[in-house]
Amino acid sequence: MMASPSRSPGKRTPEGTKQCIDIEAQAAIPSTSGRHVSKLTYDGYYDHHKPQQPPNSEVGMIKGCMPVAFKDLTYRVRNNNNRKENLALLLKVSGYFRPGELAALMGPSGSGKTTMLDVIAGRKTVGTICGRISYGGQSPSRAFLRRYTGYVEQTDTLIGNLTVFEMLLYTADLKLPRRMPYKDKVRKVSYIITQLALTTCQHVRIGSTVQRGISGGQCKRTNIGIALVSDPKVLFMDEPTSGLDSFTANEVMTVVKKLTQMNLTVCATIHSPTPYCFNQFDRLHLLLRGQTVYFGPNGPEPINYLEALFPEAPKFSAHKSDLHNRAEWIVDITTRADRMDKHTLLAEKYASSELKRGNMRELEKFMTTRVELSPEVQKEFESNSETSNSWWWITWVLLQYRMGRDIMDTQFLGPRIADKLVLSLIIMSLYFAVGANQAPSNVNNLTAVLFLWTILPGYAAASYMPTIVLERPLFVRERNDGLYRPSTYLLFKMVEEMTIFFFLSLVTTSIVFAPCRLGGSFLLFWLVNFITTATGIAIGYFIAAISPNMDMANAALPAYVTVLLFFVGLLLRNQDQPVYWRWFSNLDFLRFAWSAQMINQFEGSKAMALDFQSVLKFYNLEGQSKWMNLLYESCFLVLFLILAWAALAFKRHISR
Ligand SMILES: Nc1ncnc2c1ncn2[C@@H]1O[C@H](COP(=O)(O)OP(=O)(O)OP(=O)(O)O)[C@@H](O)[C@H]1O
Repeated sequence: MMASPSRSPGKRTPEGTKQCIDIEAQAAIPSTSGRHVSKLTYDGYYDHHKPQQPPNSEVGMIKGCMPVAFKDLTYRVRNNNNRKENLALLLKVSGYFRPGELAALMGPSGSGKTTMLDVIAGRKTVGTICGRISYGGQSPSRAFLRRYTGYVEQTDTLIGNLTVFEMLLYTADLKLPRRMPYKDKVRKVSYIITQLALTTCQHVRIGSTVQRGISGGQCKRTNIGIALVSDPKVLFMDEPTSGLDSFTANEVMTVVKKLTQMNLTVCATIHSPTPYCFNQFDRLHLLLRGQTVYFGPNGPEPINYLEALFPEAPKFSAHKSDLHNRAEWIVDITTRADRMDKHTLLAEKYASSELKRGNMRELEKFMTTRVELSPEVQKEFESNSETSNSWWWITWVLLQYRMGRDIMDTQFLGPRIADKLVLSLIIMSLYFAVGANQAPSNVNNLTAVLFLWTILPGYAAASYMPTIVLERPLFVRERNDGLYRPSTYLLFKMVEEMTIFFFLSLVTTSIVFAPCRLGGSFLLFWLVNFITTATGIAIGYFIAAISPNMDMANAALPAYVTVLLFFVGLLLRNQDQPVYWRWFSNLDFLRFAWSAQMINQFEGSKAMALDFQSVLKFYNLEGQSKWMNLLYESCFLVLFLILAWAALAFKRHISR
């Protein structure tokens, strides 16, 4: 049976994944809660013997259990090296993850571990998925997967200027229903912090590569905490210990193991675990070139199974006394088999084994029995909403936490404020009282100062691009987690930048307008500057969102703005431009900005000695309205906001 989660079979999803999945209903699984509790001891990090209870059932971390089963999963994707060919990265993979168990996806590098995790977690954005996936007895919607599964990425995606506590509370505010009382969210976050042993660093800033904050292990545990905030039923982790030293890796796995005591279903990909880390896993799914070569309990079983398959290979027992650990031996032996092109043989051996037959009987039970779910969870199965909360609440939360911190951060404010202040001071001193001089020879200076003042926001837009490029992994993760939509993210970014610029522009336009003795309406002078900057920011966001990296964005923006300068009407008057180029000046928002400033400056000058109207006539601006020019310019703001939104929503630089 093939169907897509809450979508028509074979239909292309907005993310571009042509799916033929049946994420299907399945069985009430006997809980294995507490099964491993007494086994756990790890240098006194935690008392594992008594699983800590949630503060109360309302804010508790785990309310139910959610077994996950998958049958004959095949995942095909277009080959990057030969676009005409489709590659099967997973081939008829079957298995299950039980609540209260820690399952490992293991295999040599490139065997398809992350692919399998992504397919089951519903995080694939390209390719075709066939087979059946079942979550607790029902076919989950995307909304369900976002709300009730947690996914801990391999790389940490945190907000450096928030503390650990703030980072978790920020996620809780975005992801948990708005109606949930604030104090309950705080209690939930405090509970998670205790569970993850983050109490000592909860009020420490997370930091960045430039400004050191919490340690790598604490970052990893904060990431796990983020995944836990929404009461996930299932937790997926992609190499949770990669990049950590063995002590920190053990510390992280201790925490992860503890989560299974609360009936959470946990599945992690692992590469080279320490013996301690590997021993924490209850179940092992061994992959080789996208095929299952072993699925069963962890412990002596996989060793015995592989030793029986390769009687000629060095026995694991022979290594007991040296540093060889079980995981290493398993990966060693499967990698060797792979190098000898025995992967198909290994997969066939497993496919015809008694072990597989037993697994399939168990799997069928998972596939056919339905788990009782609360009405709230049930509703999520049917919903297709991308986020848990409304856009205005999400924008408010983003502003509260992120803008609240950004405006206190000199590294954030510096590039936004310093250049504009310095340039306005230079312009003021250079063109001081220029407007008071009515000599015809001064017209050039006046048009020049207005031109300069108009084009600067175009170049200044460069300082707004890095945030989009550098924040991309965070944006992708938070969007995948269902924290916000691209439109809400864009709204937050614009409100944040424009709020800062609102106050800044009042200062900078005041520095220039009065001292330079410019004429016309100050309101229009300021408004044009404000709208031009807003349009520049929207263009910056658009270019940043379509550029794969900062280098591309840095090259594209100045090139585009420079082209716009040619068509403003000062360097080459509009009426003097070649006919075949004239259309372009209608697409140049800086032309309308400069026209508005020119009309504002010269239109009321009839009484003056110099006939300034002739200046407007000279530049083909006679009879035009400054407000209409401002309106035309504003249309470009709307256009570039739509383009920036489309680029954020649809341009995927990180496909998976
Ligand atoms: N579009 C594609 N075209 C060609 N090969 C691809 C494509 N997408 C993924 N692959 C390959 O599929 C394999 C499986 O990738 P995956 O990331 O799942 O492996 P993995 O087992 O998690 O590896 P690692 O342990 O190194 O992270 C890799 O060899 C990868 O290069």
